[in-house]
Formats: sequence, structure tokens, C-alpha cells
Amino acid sequence: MKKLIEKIIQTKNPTVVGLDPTLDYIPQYLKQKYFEEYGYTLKGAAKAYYAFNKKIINAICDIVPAVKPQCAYYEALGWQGMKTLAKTIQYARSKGMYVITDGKRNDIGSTMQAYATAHLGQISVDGVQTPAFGADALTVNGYLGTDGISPLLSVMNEDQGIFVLVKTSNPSSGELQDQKIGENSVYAVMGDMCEKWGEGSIDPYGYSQVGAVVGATYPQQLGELRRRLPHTFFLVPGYGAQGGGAKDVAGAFDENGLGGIVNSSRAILTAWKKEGSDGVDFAETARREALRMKEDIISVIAPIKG
Ligand SMILES: O=C(O)c1cc(=O)[nH]c(=O)n1[C@@H]1O[C@H](COP(=O)(O)O)[C@@H](O)[C@H]1O
Repeated sequence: MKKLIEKIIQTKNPTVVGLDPTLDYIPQYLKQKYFEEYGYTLKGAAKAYYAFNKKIINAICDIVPAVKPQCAYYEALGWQGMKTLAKTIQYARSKGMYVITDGKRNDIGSTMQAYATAHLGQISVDGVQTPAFGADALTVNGYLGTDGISPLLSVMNEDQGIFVLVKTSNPSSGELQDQKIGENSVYAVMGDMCEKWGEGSIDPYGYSQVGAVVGATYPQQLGELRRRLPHTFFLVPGYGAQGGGAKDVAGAFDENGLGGIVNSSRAILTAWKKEGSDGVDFAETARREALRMKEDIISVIAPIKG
């Protein structure tokens, strides 16, 4: 996770802003502009999403190291939405941000190869190599085992990474993930698999290119997994809208203030609503919320050093 860790060190900020737009999160004045131009159509909505994302990215790119667009919100608009996803990834990267595409992908090896090519690799069009979505990292499910992960490992360059679901933030995550296999919980076994998949790619900071997703809503498991998985970098969703706070995520970090990056999506994108405004200054409000989150989290972890 070298590239991500260097961005975190540069911004002194271990947080990622989730770009999970819905029409409800976009202020009326901005939506109206695109509806007037394109009608109440998927195209109009997709254009509004892109304008919204760009303004958020412009407002945070100097203080936040990464963004995490979640594919589902874009898929909801069909191909127009997927075009906005691709453009958003490109735009965020052009502003120097690290982009984690949240796709939670997994399948048999041959199909996983296609996902790996789509999100992290390059597709060969008659011998000409072209990135399709071209993200820095992808969230994946490890449930199909090693042959579902290997295609990603062979496609990734040294700046890229994956985050494997280990202990998810949702209320039902324990139904399966807390079950025991012998002495160990399922999430611990999945965590051990991440350590193994990452063995060959440990960077100078001690973390491999295979990260784990561990929810802020399970602070005890977060601490347990940090101790158990010394080379696995954590993506920690569940701060903010799902109820996780700074003290809940503290366990994700090591003695150098590294080891994790905490995501917040809704709490940042909709911060303007809490202030009861018409949303004209939604991007500045998102920046203020991002800065508040950063201060909140760095107040409970060791100083970030490289
Ligand atoms: O992989 C993820 O990012 C993820 C895993 C998980 O266990 N829980 C979880 O909330 N997420 C994602 O993190 C984001 C959380 O959004 P907010 O609850 O609005 O901050 C969403 O994009 C979720 O899909």
C-alpha cells in the first residue's frame, strides 16, 4: 500500500471520502441545471452526479488522500452511471487522489480475470493496452478462495492494491463472519488468508498490497485483527453515518499512526443538509466535515510518520 501510505503521510490524514452519490444528496440548484439541459433522464442524473463529484473532489483533494466511489450508486443509473464512475475515477486521479473503487468483486478465476482487467489492469484492444476504469485499488470478496484473488495479484502494479472483506460493518456481519472454524472465527481465517496473499508484496512501511476491510462498528475485532495481521492495511468503513466514532477506529492503527484508512461517505456528502442550507456551499461544507473527521481521528492515534 506504498502509494496510499505516502499520500496519507503527505496529507497527515488517514481518511477516505466515499463518493456514493444519490439524487437526494445533490442540491437542487445543481440538479436543476442538468435536468434543464438533458431532461429528467438517466443522462441528466449521471451528469449531475459527475458535477457533484467534481466539486467534492476539488474541495478536498489538498487535504484528503483518497476517495472511494462505490460502484452500486453508479450502476443504478445504467451505462450513463458507469460512464460517470469512469470519469470520476479519472478526475480524482488527475487531482492527485488515490482512488479505491468499491466493487466488492469476486468470481471464479476466469471471470475474476475480467474484473481485474476492468478495474486495475489494462484491456488489450487489438494489441493496444488501455485502462478501462483504471483505479488504484479495488474492494473484493475473498470467499471463493485463492483462485478468485490470484488474477488481481498478477494484474496489479506495485502502486495498486486490493481490500478484501474480512469483518464487515453491517449489523448482520456476525451471522457468518463470527462463526468458528476450529478455534478461529471466520473473519480471522479470512484475515490470515489476506496476510498470505500479501506475503510477496510487503512495502517499506511493512504493509502488503493486500488489505482488509474491517468495520468501525466492531472496535474489538478491529484491535484483535490489527494485532493478528501485522502486514495487512485496513480500510475501515462505518465511521459517521453507521455510528462509528474516533475511539472505535483507533485500534486499526499502529505505533506510526499508519495501518488504516477510515471511510466516511454520507456524513460528508450530506453535511450541507445538517446545516439546513440550500446546498449552494455543499462542497465547502464537505471540506469542513472532512477536516473535522481528520482532526477527530488523528487525536486518538499515534502521530503519523513515515
Ligand atoms: O467495502 C466497503 O467499503 C464497505 C464494507 C463494509 O463492511 N461496510 C461498508 O459500509 N462499506 C462501504 O462503505 C461506505 C459506507 O458509507 P457511509 O455509511 O455512508 O459512510 C459504503 O460505500 C459501503 O458500501
